[in-house]
Parts: sequence; C-alpha cells; structure tokens
Amino acid sequence: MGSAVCKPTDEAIRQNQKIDNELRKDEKEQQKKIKFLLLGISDAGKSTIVKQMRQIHDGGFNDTEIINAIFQIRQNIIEAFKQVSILILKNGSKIAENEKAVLNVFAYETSKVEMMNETDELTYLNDFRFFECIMDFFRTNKCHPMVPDNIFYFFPELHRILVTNYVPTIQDMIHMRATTLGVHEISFDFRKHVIRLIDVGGQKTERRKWIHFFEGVTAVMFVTSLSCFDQFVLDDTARTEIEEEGKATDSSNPVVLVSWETSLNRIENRVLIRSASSDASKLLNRLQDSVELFKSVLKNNFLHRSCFMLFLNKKDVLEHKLKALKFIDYFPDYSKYLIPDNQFNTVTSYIDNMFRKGAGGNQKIYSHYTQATDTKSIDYVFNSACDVIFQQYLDNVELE
Ligand SMILES: Nc1nc2c(ncn2[C@@H]2O[C@H](COP(=O)(O)OP(=O)(O)OP(=O)(O)O)[C@@H](O)[C@H]2O)c(=O)[nH]1
Ligand SMILES: [Mg+2]
Repeated sequence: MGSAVCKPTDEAIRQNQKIDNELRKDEKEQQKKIKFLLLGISDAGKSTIVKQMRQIHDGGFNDTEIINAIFQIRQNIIEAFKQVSILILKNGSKIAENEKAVLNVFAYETSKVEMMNETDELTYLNDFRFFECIMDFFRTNKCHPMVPDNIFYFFPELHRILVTNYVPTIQDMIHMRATTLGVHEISFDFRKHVIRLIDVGGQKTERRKWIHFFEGVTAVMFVTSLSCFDQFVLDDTARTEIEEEGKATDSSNPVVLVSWETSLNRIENRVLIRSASSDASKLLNRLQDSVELFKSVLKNNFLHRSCFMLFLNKKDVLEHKLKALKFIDYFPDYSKYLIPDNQFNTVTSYIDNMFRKGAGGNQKIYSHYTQATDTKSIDYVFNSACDVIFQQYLDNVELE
C-alpha cells in the first residue's frame, strides 16, 4: 500500500516563495538600519544635533512644532531674564527703584509674567529689555554660567521675537531649549542606509532609562559641553541631604546660598556658582560629571562592539569663556599639562585627554570639536563621523 503524499498546489508554492522573498527583504532592510545613540549630560547639545539632522535629512519642522516654538522660546526668554535679574540684584549695583521692582518680579515672581495676557506680557518684556542694567549685562557678557546659553543668541533678536505675529526661523528653532524627557527616535535615509538616531534626556533621573536602548547600537555619539567647566551641581549625597532635610530654601546653608535654579532643567539640576563660602566637597563640576558618565558608558558590556564618537560641543561658548575665565582655576591639575596657557587649543586638547583617559587600551575614540547650532559645520562633522562608523560597521559585518 503506497503512502498518500500531499503535493503542494502551484498556488501554495507561489505563496511560500512570496513569504520567503518578503522575509529576505525585511532582513536586508534591517541590515541597512544603523542605530546611533546620542548620550551625554543635560544641556550638552544632543537634541540640537537631532534638530539639525531633521533639518538636513528629514524635511525639517512641521507647522505644529513651529507654533509650539513661539511659546517655548518666549518661555526660554522669561527664564533667562529671571536668572539675569537674580544676578543683577545679588550684585548689589545701583539700580533705579522702578527698575528694581520689575527685576524682583522676574527674579522671584516669574509666574506673574507668565500669567499676563499676551499683549501685556509682550509690553512688559519689551520694556524690560531696554533697562540700562539689562542692556549693560548683555553688553558685558557673551555667556554666563548661570544664564542659559541661548539667550545670548535671542537677546539681539528680541525686536523680531517679542511681537504678536512672530514666526520662529529655523535658527530660532535650533536655539530653542526644551529639556528632553523620555527617549525619542528619528530615522532618515543616509547614503545607502537608514539611520535610527536615538535621543535621550541627560538629567540624572533620565539616565536610568538609557540601558534599555543599548542593544545593537552601531555607534554611540557622546556629546559633552566644553563650556560647562565653570558650572557645578550638588553631588548626589549633598542633594539627598538637602532635599530630605527640606532645606532647599534655607539661606543659612552655604551650598544652597549660591544655588539658583536655571532653565537647564527645572526638575532636578540646580547649577551653582562656586563662591568662597561654598563647601567645595559637596559640589560636582559638570565637566567632571560628564567625564565620569563617559567612563561608565564606555565600560558597559552591551556597548563593547559599538563605535565611540565624542562630540566636544559648544566650542563657540568655550572661546568666549576663556576670554574671561582661567581654566586652571577650575581644574588645578591643568598646571601640570604641557604648556598650561588659557588658549582654546591647549584647553580643548586637555579636555579631550580627560575623556580619553577613561578608555581601555583597545577602545578607539574618535573626537570632534563641534558647534551644534551651526548647521554647516555639524553637517560636515556628522558626515566625517559616518565615514568612520560605516567603515567599522562594514568591517564588523565581514567578520561575522
Ligand atoms: N552657543 C551654542 N549653543 C548650543 C550649542 N549646542 C547646543 N546649544 C544650545 O544649548 C541648549 C541645550 O541644548 P540641547 O540640545 O537641548 O541639550 P541636550 O543635551 O539635549 O539636553 P537634555 O535634553 O537636557 O539632555 C540649547 O538652547 C541649544 O540651542 C553650541 O554648540 N553652541
Ligand atoms: Mg535633549
């Protein structure tokens, strides 16, 4: 008795082939996808790089984003004015009484400004920008550790921005600050590949989410701010102590006395200025924090096959800062370095070395000095970084 073999019909064969082809196509598509992870401390410039990539490769911003930006940018301006007001009031310089009253509103009752109707708010902001003390602040400062960097771009543009029919330009969108919460992804075609670019929040509370995205990462783009060498945050122990004891507003506490919340992020970072009275042991330099973070990312087992790109960002802000501040005052060890002058090239090479010291012998790190707000230069740097990443990626694929 012969066994009955069920012969597949032509239709079934065709269906099978179709499924096989689709699976192969999916596999190829997947291989073409390259995963880039942007990591780094808060305010380093990660999201700014994403915005530039969207602008260059992904059709730019849509209308809804542009409308939202009108309010976000105005909020950025109010927050910056708050910091500037606090600085001027603390400085104790002579100010006219009527101006002092307005400075006090910006410094300590910002919500009053935020609650105004649009016309009143715009008038209030427009009057404020012509105060002698405010104009003087922006005449003498091109950056300040307590004041968000973007206000130095926005201030000369306020005549255009503080009007009812304001429409943000692309440059305005790039300079706008919005702290990243959660994890965001964009993808775009690049050469023969699809790049998945993942942006995370850099605040300490956000960092615990990162690990969930570490698998299959082709390249880590670690972004750091070169210019944060004069900024401090409370170290973890001090922050816990202060928060637990509810002393956040106690002016007798020497650390809190010099702490002012900035728009860097409203949730957890208080950026501090070191003062003679501050307890240095409780302060963590933000550049040092960034170096430590880089070391811990490098050590992560999930990332041992990833390519590491270090973007030493905000080079324009660093250049300004070095005209007013001595790097050695913040990093005394710099005195032992080659020729420890205050020149941009020497300082940046020292900073680059600080990051490299954390790398193991066989881990290659490619670094770039960047200004993420400059579209042309970030496009150029991104392309050069991709040349290396793709080469390493193809070498790895061949080895598999
Ligand atoms: N002048 C200057 N400003 C920059 C540069 N890069 C970024 N910025 C500004 O710095 C601010 C912070 O940049 P973001 O890209 O939001 O920083 P981030 O790393 O995403 O910060 P988190 O989302 O908090 O992790 C924004 O206002 C940017 O416009 C730069 O190279 N030069
Ligand atoms: Mg961000």
